[in-house]
Amino acid sequence: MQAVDGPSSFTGSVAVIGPGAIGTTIAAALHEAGTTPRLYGRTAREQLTLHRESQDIVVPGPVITDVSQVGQPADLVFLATKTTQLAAAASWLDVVAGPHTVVCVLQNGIEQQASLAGRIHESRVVPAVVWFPAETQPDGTVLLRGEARLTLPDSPAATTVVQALRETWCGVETSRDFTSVAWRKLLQNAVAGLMVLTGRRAGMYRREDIASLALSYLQECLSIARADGAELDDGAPLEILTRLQAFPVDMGTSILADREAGRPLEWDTRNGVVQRLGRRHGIPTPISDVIVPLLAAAGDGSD
Ligand SMILES: NC(=O)C1=CN([C@@H]2O[C@H](COP(=O)(O)OP(=O)(O)OC[C@H]3O[C@@H](n4cnc5c(N)ncnc54)[C@H](OP(=O)(O)O)[C@@H]3O)[C@@H](O)[C@H]2O)C=CC1
Ligand SMILES: CC(C)(CO)C(=O)C(=O)O
Repeated sequence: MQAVDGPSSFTGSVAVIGPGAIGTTIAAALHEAGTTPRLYGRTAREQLTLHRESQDIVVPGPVITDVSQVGQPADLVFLATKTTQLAAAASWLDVVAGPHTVVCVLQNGIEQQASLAGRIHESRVVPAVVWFPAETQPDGTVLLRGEARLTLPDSPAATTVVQALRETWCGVETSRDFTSVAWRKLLQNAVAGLMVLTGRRAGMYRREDIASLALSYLQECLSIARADGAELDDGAPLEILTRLQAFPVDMGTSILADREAGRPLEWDTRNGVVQRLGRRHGIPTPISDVIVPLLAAAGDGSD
């Protein structure tokens, strides 16, 4: 990984599409450093509020909810809707992203560029691994639980994102082996999906039976990751499990927040992808074959 520092040289316009938990965090980081992004979302708000390290950061809005009110395209767009909301959010991209706009996708998964294919050229799409947890509170404000940090691929378009975030408190690093980094995060997200099936939080990984299941599932995911080109060592599953076990017991995950709120789940981008790629590579995925239909059904409703 390459840490990036030095003076900011970004002076363009920035927009956030999907100012939820992650979008609010990035908007707040940019605003505090002097670049207030335009906000495009589904729920109208006058402002966004982020609680970070016992401080409240207020980002002036409004959150615009009508696509016809978009003016000029932005130079840099952060796309932070859920992957399940991408089809609906695409109408924003059509007007907020011009022919030179860089789109940084702040979404979990490994398919960010593919998901925008035909809409934004892949050379202008910057997938980001989002390492930090952020939770929307009942009043719509957002609590950042951890240090904000992103990893981006080492690409020309990523330079724009790095420059825009350089003077903010959101750490950014680039990686020449982004595939491996993204898969490592996917393993973490895939196993976190088990919380949806129990309705419990990170404390459950301290149970021996859950730890054993989690480790077997992580090993299955690792074999698919490697078939897909990721270079992850044999110790990765245990490292990921050990980190989950060290989390505060009440630490959740965004897919659990969606389950608790009865919203559609990102089961396909976080778990289904392992099963799909397993089929493509001819590798059996017996644990995914149980977990994925259960997650899909959980995301389908409660009746
Ligand atoms: N939260 C976390 O800790 C982490 C999340 N991630 C990933 O980041 C991505 C974003 O997650 P998160 O921030 O938690 O999600 P949220 O649900 O908090 O935010 C999504 C935002 O998009 C808005 N939205 C929904 N539909 C549209 C639309 N059609 N047009 C514009 N905006 C829309 C939502 O509006 P409304 O307010 O109306 O719902 C909401 O403000 C996901 O892929 C997630 O997996 C990655 C790491 C950590
Ligand atoms: C919190 C974190 C970083 C790990 O599960 C995440 O990616 C999520 O909640 O979606």
